[in-house]
Amino acid sequence: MSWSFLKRFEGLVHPFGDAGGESDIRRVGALEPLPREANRFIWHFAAQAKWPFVALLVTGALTGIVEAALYAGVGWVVDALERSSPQSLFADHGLLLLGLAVMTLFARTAVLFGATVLEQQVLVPSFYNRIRWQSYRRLMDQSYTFFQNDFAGRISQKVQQVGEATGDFIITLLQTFWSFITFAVLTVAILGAMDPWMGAVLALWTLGYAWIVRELLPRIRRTGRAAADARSVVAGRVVDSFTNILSVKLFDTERRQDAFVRDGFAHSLEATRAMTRAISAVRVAVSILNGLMMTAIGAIAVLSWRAGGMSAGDVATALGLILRLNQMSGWMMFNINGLVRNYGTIQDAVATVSAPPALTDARDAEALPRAEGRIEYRGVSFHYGKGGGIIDDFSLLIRPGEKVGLVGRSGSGKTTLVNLLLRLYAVEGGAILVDGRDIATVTQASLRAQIGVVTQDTSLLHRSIRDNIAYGRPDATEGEIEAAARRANALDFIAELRDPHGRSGFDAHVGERGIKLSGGQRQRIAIARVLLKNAPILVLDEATAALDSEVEAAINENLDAMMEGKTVIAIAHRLSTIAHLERLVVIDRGRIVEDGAHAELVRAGGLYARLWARQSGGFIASGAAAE
Ligand SMILES: Nc1ncnc2c1ncn2[C@@H]1O[C@H](COP(=O)(O)OP(=O)(O)OP(=O)(O)O)[C@@H](O)[C@H]1O
Repeated sequence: MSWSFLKRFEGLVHPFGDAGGESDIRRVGALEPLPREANRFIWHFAAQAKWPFVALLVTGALTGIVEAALYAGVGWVVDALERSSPQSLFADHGLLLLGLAVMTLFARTAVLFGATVLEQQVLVPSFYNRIRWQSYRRLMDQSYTFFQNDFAGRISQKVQQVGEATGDFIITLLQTFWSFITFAVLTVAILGAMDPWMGAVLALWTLGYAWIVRELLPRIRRTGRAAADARSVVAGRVVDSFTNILSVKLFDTERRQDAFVRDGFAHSLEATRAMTRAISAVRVAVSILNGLMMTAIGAIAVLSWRAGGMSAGDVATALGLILRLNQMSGWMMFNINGLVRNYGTIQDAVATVSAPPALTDARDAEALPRAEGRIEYRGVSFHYGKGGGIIDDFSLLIRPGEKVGLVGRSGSGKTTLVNLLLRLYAVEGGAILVDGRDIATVTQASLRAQIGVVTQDTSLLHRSIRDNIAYGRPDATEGEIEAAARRANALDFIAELRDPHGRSGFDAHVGERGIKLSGGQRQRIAIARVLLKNAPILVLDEATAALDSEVEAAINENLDAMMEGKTVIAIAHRLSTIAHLERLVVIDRGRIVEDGAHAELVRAGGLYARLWARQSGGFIASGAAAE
């Protein structure tokens, strides 16, 4: 029998919740943050698959009813057997027996089938995927700072956890929990009708059960939440060790790193143990409670039979129901454990997944049209959220088409200034204007579309060379991609690339963060990418630092061509690479200390002249490098 017909049910819940496709994702922009409170977070997603969940509620109730009916059926059969002779059984009770057979065979199977398909086909893969995808999408709206302040591994773990925890929570609640409640209510009703004392025992049992849920379960929730958090800390540390493996190896810090990770594992272990202790306490309490309940009901049933109040069939029904109740209630505690643990995981994850992005587009932000390239820093202050320092009241005007070199000691704030222009951080005072428009009033995407950036350490995505070059312009043709690679002097080495899966040339994958390429090769890919993007403003932050002089000389011509007609901000410690630019702005502690052309600054004998002298071997010459 082919089970492929089950596929029909798989598309009932959309696994992403958006139309998808690159253009759609780009157009949507930043999304509303997800609810920060666990209940509202759960509801937010439950509402996205309302009908399957309503159906689950129905199958959950039917499961409970069928369960109870089966035990009632046992009683009817016992009574029928007792009251009939073998010869007259079918004549007397044939219809009843047939009805029970039909119920057992068809109704029960149909309900079970419906519940299973709802859970396994309609909900689990699609719904979980949808939560994870939507959480990931929200996280991608977070600022650069957000990712600098956290571990990538920890965040990714939250995305995985929150999908599973939310899905499991809702399904357990609507299916397992709900069918148990239906069953328990029917049990109380059936037994209460047989003998009020049995009803009273079950009422007491319910109170005891409620007490355990109220008193003992919160401990599982608290400890469960701490355990989930400790687990994601471990994941963060483990991923951090793996991604920084080179530093770890080079500095022989393996032991220390081990200790750091081990400490994370130990902490997680402690947190998990606290949770498992709470679980044991609950299990023992339930076991004692159920023991008391079963003994009492059993005794009442036997005594009542002796007194003629109950038939043998009633006793069979009562014993069957309470045995099942015992079994189910243990299973239920297990599920409530899961339920509260999942709830704790959701509470823990929403703090990350639903955090509102710190840096968002203004509500009425417009797209910045293709820029002329006029850049103005107007009294900009920025201290990375600290009290002061880094950049204070910084003003600089760069005219369209001007090529400016930023010079300054390490840590003087050069990269910070260009990151502010890119709005990776929001200024804390003053404003930055592009073409006279405050960059805080335009969309981040349209701003960044106007700026091509090459940095010293470009990390590439683990995709093909082609995808990496076309990243800034997905609609580029094969010819354009190749031309950009040629101009970046990258064609030769690309032709020789081959990855472990046998893909070569432009199809070769580059390893995580481009780790399988040399620094210079990565930089050439980054240059090709920016050439292809062809943005009117260029930021070159140590753009050729990783290249040897030969390659640098070979692509300099192309770089000059690339700069043609564009506004350029170039940063380089090797002053010879930027000395020829028409304007050099010298920065010290976030302030401009000199501003002029190379020859002028060398003549002035200030900070630039000193830096230049040191690099050119003590010989203060004007113009030598400016050719
Ligand atoms: N994410 C951050 N959080 C807090 N402080 C930071 C952060 N990034 C940089 N800084 C601080 O800001 C100052 C300026 O750093 P920046 O990277 O802008 O300097 P730079 O001039 O580009 O240096 P280099 O030439 O070494 O690249 C430094 O003192 C640095 O410690």
